[in-house]
Amino acid sequence: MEESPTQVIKFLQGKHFLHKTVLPDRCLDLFLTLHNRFHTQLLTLIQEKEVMLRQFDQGLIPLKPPSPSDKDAHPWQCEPYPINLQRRQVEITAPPLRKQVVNALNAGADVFMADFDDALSPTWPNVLGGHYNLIKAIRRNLRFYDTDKRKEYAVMEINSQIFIQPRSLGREEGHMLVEGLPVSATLFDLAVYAFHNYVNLTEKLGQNCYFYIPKVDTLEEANFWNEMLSFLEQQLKAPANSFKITFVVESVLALSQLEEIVFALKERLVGLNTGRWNYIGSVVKRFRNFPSSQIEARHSLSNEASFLQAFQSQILNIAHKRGIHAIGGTSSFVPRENQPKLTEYAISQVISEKTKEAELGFDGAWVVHPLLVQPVAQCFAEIITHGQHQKDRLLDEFECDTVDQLFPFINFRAGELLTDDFIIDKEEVKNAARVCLIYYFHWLKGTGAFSFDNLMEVASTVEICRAQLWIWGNQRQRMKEGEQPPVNLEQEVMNEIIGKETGKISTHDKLTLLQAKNLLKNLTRMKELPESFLELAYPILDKHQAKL
Ligand SMILES: CC(=O)SCCNC(=O)CCNC(=O)[C@H](O)C(C)(C)COP(=O)(O)OP(=O)(O)OC[C@H]1O[C@@H](n2cnc3c(N)ncnc32)[C@H](O)[C@@H]1OP(=O)(O)O
Ligand SMILES: O=CC(=O)O
Repeated sequence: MEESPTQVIKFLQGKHFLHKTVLPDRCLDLFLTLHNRFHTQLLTLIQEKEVMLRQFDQGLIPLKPPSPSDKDAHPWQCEPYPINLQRRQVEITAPPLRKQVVNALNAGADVFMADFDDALSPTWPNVLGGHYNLIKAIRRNLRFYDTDKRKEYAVMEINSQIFIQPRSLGREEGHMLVEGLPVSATLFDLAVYAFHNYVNLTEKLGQNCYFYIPKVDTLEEANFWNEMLSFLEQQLKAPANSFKITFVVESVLALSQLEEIVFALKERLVGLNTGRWNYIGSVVKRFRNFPSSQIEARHSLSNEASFLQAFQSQILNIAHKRGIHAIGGTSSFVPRENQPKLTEYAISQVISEKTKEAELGFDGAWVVHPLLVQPVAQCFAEIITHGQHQKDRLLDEFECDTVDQLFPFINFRAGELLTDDFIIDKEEVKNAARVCLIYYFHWLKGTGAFSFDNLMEVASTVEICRAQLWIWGNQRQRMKEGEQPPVNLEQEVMNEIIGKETGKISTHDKLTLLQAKNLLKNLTRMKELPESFLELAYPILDKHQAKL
């Protein structure tokens, strides 16, 4: 007799009250089918990628700019795609929390993207709750009353196209175990979302399962996503290639293979997105072995930096050449309800950035707050006066034929940075430490996106700070404070800064603050830079409630 999923699958925290709705047996059956088909292949893929990243970091794999392959002898385009995805001028993103889902769907954006990857702290209630909120919202019966706000929240109509960003390959869902081991978070998100929503999306909303694909480094990973989605379509008896994807370009390596990746995904690809924050993080991580990191600290880095301009233009050109949308990235300036001055400032910053993107030729952009939807819609409407996009535009003047043009701060031939007199300002080190500490504190308490100093903080923005702190500390970066002579940023000095910044955070929850401090200290003093903060952070997130 076959084992039922309830016999094979164990839950670390026992049965949550949302299990019945979110994880009925038929959904777990679908998950197990995917798990059995892909889990081992996924583990191998991740191991191979780790080896490849190590080799790249040792300078054993040469980097190249994205270049059309010989397939271009027969010019090709991505498949035409649904009419309802032609207009994507404003896309609002939010973690799939109850209030955000309602507000995002009611914000008037062309697309709502629910982000399970960078914006959600993956506690078990958050993950189950996130799927539950989407199930209810897509059925147009997500409603509740907020007693503090004295406000009724309800999704009545859906005029936005719905995407989710599942968790990236390599992430585990540690609350659900098969044969005693954590399952893949990607497979979990794909199976649960498609199982519950495919029929309603297609039959009631005229949409389909649409996914944003995050943090892919290699062509092999892109192919793997394609295989998983094809298999899922077969299981649900959905037409082949009807599950559409937008690929977030956010890694140095993916950028260099972007033509090949787009070709591999061409039957289901409907856009490329500029994952600028993760891309900066990837640049910081991948070039860390150069003598010092000359890339400016995250808080001083502007979108005008030439390597970011080159990044944007590559995405725009490749997308448009292949007939798909180019979607601009996220400005992290965030309005504050009830703070008109800050809001005015944030909106003006976002408008200035999005106007430049629209003028360059982008077809739309992400926004991170409902108050940004109308201003950004206007930026694009002023430029795109005919039709819904501007896919016919290319940027001839921004062709990059060499890696020096993509990464102008590195002298690839000599294997060094162009200058080595970069001295980090102590204020930047303090800023980076403060952002990490506050983020880890909130994340450990279950919040994965928040506004701090008028900026949105999510995993991707904070990862830049974390990686830069590691580099500065481990390469004994010279640090200056005012007019004093520079000192080497030794680990002891780093720890002292982390300690002082922790002391400035006022909270009654001393235990979580201590956890956040220790997490940052451990992350910055590891001999090898961890690829993601999750390597140390996820094992300590809400696992103490185990009741197997
Ligand atoms: C680089 C990247 O990875 S970007 C992609 C992932 N990032 C995200 O998804 C982050 C999206 N943004 C957010 O989560 C939020 O804007 C935050 C956390 C940064 C700030 O939110 P808040 O502190 O609640 O802002 P504020 O107090 O101004 O919110 C006002 C109202 O707007 C709502 N709101 C704010 N941002 C969003 C959003 N993105 N989607 C839906 N509703 C939102 C709030 O829920 C609040 O609703 P209410 O008035 O009904 O209570
Ligand atoms: O995921 C988006 C980014 O900017 O990073």
